[in-house]
Amino acid sequence: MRTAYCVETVRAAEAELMARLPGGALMHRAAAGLAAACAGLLGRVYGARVVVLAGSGDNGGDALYAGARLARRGAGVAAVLLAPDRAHPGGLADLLASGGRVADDPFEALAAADLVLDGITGIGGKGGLRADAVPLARAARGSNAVVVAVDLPSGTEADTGEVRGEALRADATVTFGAYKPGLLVDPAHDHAGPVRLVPIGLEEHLPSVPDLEALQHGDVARLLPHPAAESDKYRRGVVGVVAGSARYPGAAVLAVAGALRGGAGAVRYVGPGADAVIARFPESLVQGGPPSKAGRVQAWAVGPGLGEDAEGAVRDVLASDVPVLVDADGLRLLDPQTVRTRAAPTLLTPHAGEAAALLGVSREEVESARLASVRELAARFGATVLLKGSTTLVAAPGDAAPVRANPMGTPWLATAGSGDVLSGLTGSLLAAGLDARDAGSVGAYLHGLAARLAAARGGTPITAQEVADALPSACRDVRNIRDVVPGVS
Ligand SMILES: NC(=O)C1=CN([C@@H]2O[C@H](COP(=O)(O)OP(=O)(O)OC[C@H]3O[C@@H](n4cnc5c(N)ncnc54)[C@H](OP(=O)(O)O)[C@@H]3O)[C@@H](O)[C@H]2O)[C@@H](O)CC1
Ligand SMILES: Nc1ncnc2c1ncn2[C@@H]1O[C@H](COP(=O)(O)OP(=O)(O)O)[C@@H](O)[C@H]1O
Ligand SMILES: [K+]
Repeated sequence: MRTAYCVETVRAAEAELMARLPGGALMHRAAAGLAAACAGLLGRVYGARVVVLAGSGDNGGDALYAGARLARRGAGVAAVLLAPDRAHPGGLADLLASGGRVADDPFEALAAADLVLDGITGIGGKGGLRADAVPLARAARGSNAVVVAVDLPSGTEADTGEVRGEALRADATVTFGAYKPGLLVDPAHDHAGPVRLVPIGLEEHLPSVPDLEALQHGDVARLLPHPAAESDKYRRGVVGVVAGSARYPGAAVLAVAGALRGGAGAVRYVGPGADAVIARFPESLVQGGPPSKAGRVQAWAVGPGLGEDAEGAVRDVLASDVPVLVDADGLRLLDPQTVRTRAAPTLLTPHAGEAAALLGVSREEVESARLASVRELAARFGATVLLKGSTTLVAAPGDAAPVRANPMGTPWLATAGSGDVLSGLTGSLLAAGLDARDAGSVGAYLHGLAARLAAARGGTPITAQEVADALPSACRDVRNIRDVVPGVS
């Protein structure tokens, strides 16, 4: 599990650790890791041209000390000081003593740089970049240099991933002691590039429950349902899918395609798309009539492509005593009070536009503040919420469990119908017994991985159906299974 901690928590852990260490020890650890990462990116340090953008806080200090280390290895290092009279004194002195200098012309230095260290602001930054920092950040981005953000890209909000104004766009980020939530959540995540974590000894002073977390392959492999020796299709769980309409029959097929790959023992489709479903997937069970008369299921997925006239079906499903996933049209048709008072778990899966409608705000507000939006929705509906989009987030109601950020997305998923596949898949995981937060985050992970695999295979834009078809490869990938039958030699 990748874990991330808010600034307040990081600062508390830092204070505990600093009390036991000589002054400056943490900054030296951070700078050593940063310089090593830069050396790796440069390949050859000797003769490289490095520019350090240094604000007046400790973030600038880290960057200046790292610049000094690179200067001692033969790099030509020039510092651009945003507040010359308040630059970190120790860091600046070390840089100058190591052969570095203060740039005469910042823009000339940036234009010729091989590598730029962004030490303008770290966890102490507030709001987007200030006016004096903006042209420097733009010049860094406009050069051919590799731009490395120190701790986080300057101008991004460490705790939320929001960017209020302008922020630096980095090619890579080197962060210290712990990931900050913003590094895993767009739009900040998108500004960070690949993130490397440098341990500085903070780990044992951090609480066991993080503020945000992200699954990794091993976590997904552990959470994925696996049939036991005594399993039968009912014990593995039956997922009911209520999707599609005369107008959108494809949504039924795509939701069932996802559901067949989620680990439930059987998929029961209920709705007007039965003929299309059975033609494509003869292994599914299909039924007309209302969901309440369709026979026992262990979870429902309701909503994709339902159209306008399916309020009764949504009400019927929400009246059941099993976990329910509500997506797409189902989100428009649901009664909020019914969701709030359900005894069984509910998982809502809106995209930003649907989330905006549920919250009564604009889509832009949701997209710029994803973390706050998903938490607010979970609190208002007393339900688990999976907010789809560039960073998919899953929040359970209450504060006990950290929000999960999906690290496995790809913009290739922005294709019609891919959300229907996710609904079916995640509903199936619910039916197989995963709790709503696990089902949502495992579903999003496999869905994103399947899309990446499909896109890599084809090298062309992918379709929702190809995402569904790649789900078995995604499951094999997380379980690290090669094409060998266990027990057969
Ligand atoms: N905690 C840890 O465990 C460790 C922390 N370490 C490091 O310390 C960093 C935190 O340092 P920090 O607290 O000194 O704050 P920092 O990020 O340098 O920002 C403050 C400066 O930014 C300025 N400024 C503010 N907003 C701005 C804006 N929008 N646009 C432009 N400027 C803006 C603000 O200006 P002022 O308001 O004072 O005028 C002030 O000068 C942390 O990220 C990590 O790198 C490591 O060394 C080791 C372990
Ligand atoms: N820019 C993006 N980057 C990554 N994933 C995206 C992006 N845009 C959309 N997605 C993903 O694509 C899927 C689209 O689902 P949805 O919005 O319900 O579309 P549809 O209704 O067409 O199926 C979701 O899994 C969402 O997270
Ligand atoms: K920075």
